[in-house]
Amino acid sequence: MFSCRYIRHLKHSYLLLLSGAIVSFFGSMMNWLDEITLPTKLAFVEDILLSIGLILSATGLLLLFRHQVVQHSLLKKIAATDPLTGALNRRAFKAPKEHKHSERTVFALVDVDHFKRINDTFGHDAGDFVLVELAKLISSHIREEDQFFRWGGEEFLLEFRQAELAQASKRMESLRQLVESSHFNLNGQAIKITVSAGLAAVSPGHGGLEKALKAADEALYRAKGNGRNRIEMAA
Ligand SMILES: Nc1nc2c(ncn2[C@@H]2O[C@H](COP(=O)(O)OP(=O)(O)OP(=O)(O)O)[C@@H](O)[C@H]2O)c(=O)[nH]1
Repeated sequence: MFSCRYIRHLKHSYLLLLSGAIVSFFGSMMNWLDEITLPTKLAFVEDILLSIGLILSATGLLLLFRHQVVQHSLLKKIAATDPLTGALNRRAFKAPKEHKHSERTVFALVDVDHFKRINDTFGHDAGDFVLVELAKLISSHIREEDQFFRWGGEEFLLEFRQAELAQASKRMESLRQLVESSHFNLNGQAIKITVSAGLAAVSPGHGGLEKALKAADEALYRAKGNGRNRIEMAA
């Protein structure tokens, strides 16, 4: 629907540009004829035609420019979004200017437990459905300033901003309990899942971000090893 509207608007701007050029052309022709023949009493028509041509062309150019801006921001949004869940993707996390990670940030790597079993039991489409529903559930229960990314496969990254490790772990624990107590209804069938999470705070200094991500990954590994459906914090 958006693309139809976009193409229609694009057509309008090219039409305006074309008609502006045609009207200006006739205005210039009349001007030129005036100069090689005797001046007519229609000199004001030339001026009107030239002015209309200019207005049409300028409007066409403005519309064209506006459409380029809209298209650019749409492409940027598509590039930063995971197509399945609609969550931000890894590219968005890495985008240097648009995504600023402050030093009071805690990362939580969240992974669905035994997700392979969901696929094997209910089918791959059901697995996709669960990922979509889980992304909706988590993103609707985080603060506006926090960020939620699909990190890959059945793994997500939560970024708790302006938070200490203790606060973030409380929030993550609530989310874990929320997932545990929810069920996703697919064609009358209730699918239940649990998640494990590993948390780490970004510490000041060079490489803080990478270190925190690695520590969160190690903590997640421990959460899996310690029985799943639990959260662990970086040592
Ligand atoms: N439906 C679906 N499955 C996916 C997607 N991405 C990854 N998977 C599946 O997720 C499963 C991950 O399996 P494993 O890495 O063994 O992990 P797991 O079964 O969740 O087990 P643990 O993480 O150890 O609790 C694999 O079967 C992948 O095929 C996806 O986008 N959709």
